[in-house]
Parts: sequence; C-alpha cells; structure tokens
Amino acid sequence: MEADGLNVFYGDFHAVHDVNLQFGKNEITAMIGPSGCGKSTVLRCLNRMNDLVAGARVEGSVLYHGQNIYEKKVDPIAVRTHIGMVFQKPNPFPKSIYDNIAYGPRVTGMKVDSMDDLVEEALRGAALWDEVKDKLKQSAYGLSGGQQQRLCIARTIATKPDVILMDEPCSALDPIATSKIEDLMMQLRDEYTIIVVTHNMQQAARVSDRTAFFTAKPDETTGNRTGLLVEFDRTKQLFSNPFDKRTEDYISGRFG
Ligand SMILES: Nc1ncnc2c1ncn2[C@@H]1O[C@H](COP(=O)(O)OP(=O)(O)OP(=O)(O)O)[C@@H](O)[C@H]1O
Repeated sequence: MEADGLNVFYGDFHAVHDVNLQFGKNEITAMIGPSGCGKSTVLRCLNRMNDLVAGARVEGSVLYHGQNIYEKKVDPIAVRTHIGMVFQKPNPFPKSIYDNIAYGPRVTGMKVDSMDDLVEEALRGAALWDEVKDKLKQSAYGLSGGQQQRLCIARTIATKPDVILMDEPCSALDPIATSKIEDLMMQLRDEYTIIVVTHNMQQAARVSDRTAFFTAKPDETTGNRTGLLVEFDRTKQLFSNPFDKRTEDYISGRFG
C-alpha cells in the first residue's frame, strides 16, 4: 500500500502537503510528530475516512494492491472493510460483546459458515477470548477500557481486512492495558499490515518496523501550519541516526 503525492485541504486550509509513503506488508509503520502536523489526517486518507469529514478534500492517490482507492468506481465502504480502523477512544457499539463482533460481517453481507466460530476467532485474534468467553451476551460497556479497545480490534479483524489503521490506540489506556495492546499489535503483524499514529515515541520505537516523522510548517504570510513528511525510514535507523535535523530535535525532546 502506498500514498502518492497526498495533499489534504479542509476548506481553504492546506492541512497536509505532498506526502509520499510506502507501507510494508506485514510491517508496523508508526507515524509520529508534533500536534497538528497532520498524522491523523494522513491516516484517515488511507481508508477514505476523510470522505466523512465535511469540507475535507484529498488530492493525490492511495494505492492499495496497485489500485487507487480514490478512483470514482471504487466503493469507499468496501475500502473500509479491507482497510479497517481502530480509534483513539475505545468505541464499542451499545450492543453485546458477541453482536459487536458479528455486526460488521452481518452488514457487509460476508459469507459466514458459523458466526459463533467467526466471533471466537476474532476475539482470540485480539487476545480477548479467555476474558470474555463466558459473557458474550453481556454489554460491551461492562468491559474495562483496555478490554474495550481489544474488542474494537476484534471487531475490525472480524471483517478480515488486511490493513489495520490505528489512531493513537493506547492514549486513553493505562500502562498495563497499553502494554497488552502493544503485544497484540506485534502478534497481529504476522497477518496484517498495521499503520499506527502515536504521540508516544517509546511506543513507536518498541513496536514499529518503520517510522514516518511529520512536522508542521507555518506559511510565511498566513501563519497557517501545513503538515509535511520530514523523514521516513526503518525505525532503528530513524531513532538512532536520523537524517534530518528536525527529526533529531524532535526525538531528542528539543522540539514539540
Ligand atoms: N475536521 C477538520 N476540519 C478542519 N480542520 C481540521 C480538521 N481535522 C483536522 N484539522 C486541522 O488539520 C491539521 C492537522 O490535524 P491532524 O488532527 O491531522 O493532526 P495530528 O498531527 O494528528 O494532531 P494531533 O497529534 O494533535 O492529533 C490541524 O491544523 C487541524 O486543526
């Protein structure tokens, strides 16, 4: 999957300038950078989630298996079943644990031999099965925040995507729940391509294979800050020997 010449506007505001990124299959790519540099905006372009944001306009292309997902003939809902998203705040549906998982396969008309098996497989895949197998009919709201986030990951993988986008998936969680999600991400990498926005540089360094560092450049006349990609490299390389001074300043805490 890759982003080519991605520019994003909110009305007249140029939020992201000319981003080019290639995402490795079965790798975790982290997107880091100071607040407002456009990380979430870029992430939302990768499964056409920005289509749902009033006033947002995307230029450039996102190639998924060689196909530009922004071509007219492409159905954005189909895109989102292949490229799923997990949000910052766990957002289970007001339904049972079971129905949270079954919902996606049902509404997308997925052919399923046994829904029970699919629910179990998704919950096992999200390392949640043992904790919930005896209360599948209970409300998802009864779970802890960390469990709810793993439920949201299970809900995402139930529709069998091959890319999972994660927008600061641990920022609402305590360190123990965070560590569980990080372990889970590393397990999921065997089967999925993961792209994660994080504010937590240690998290990017711990879990990701590659890191993209973004910053925001103020326009000299308007003062508007447009996000741009500064550096994209193997995570070890970017954190140990960054190419760009702006990356070095950010990762060493001198900026942002
Ligand atoms: N729906 C929107 N309407 C208008 N402007 C927006 C919208 N969403 C984001 N922006 C603006 O686009 C720019 C990039 O925002 P974005 O949320 O992508 O950055 P970010 O790097 O993810 O920030 P943070 O780390 O604080 O979440 C910011 O200036 C933001 O105010």
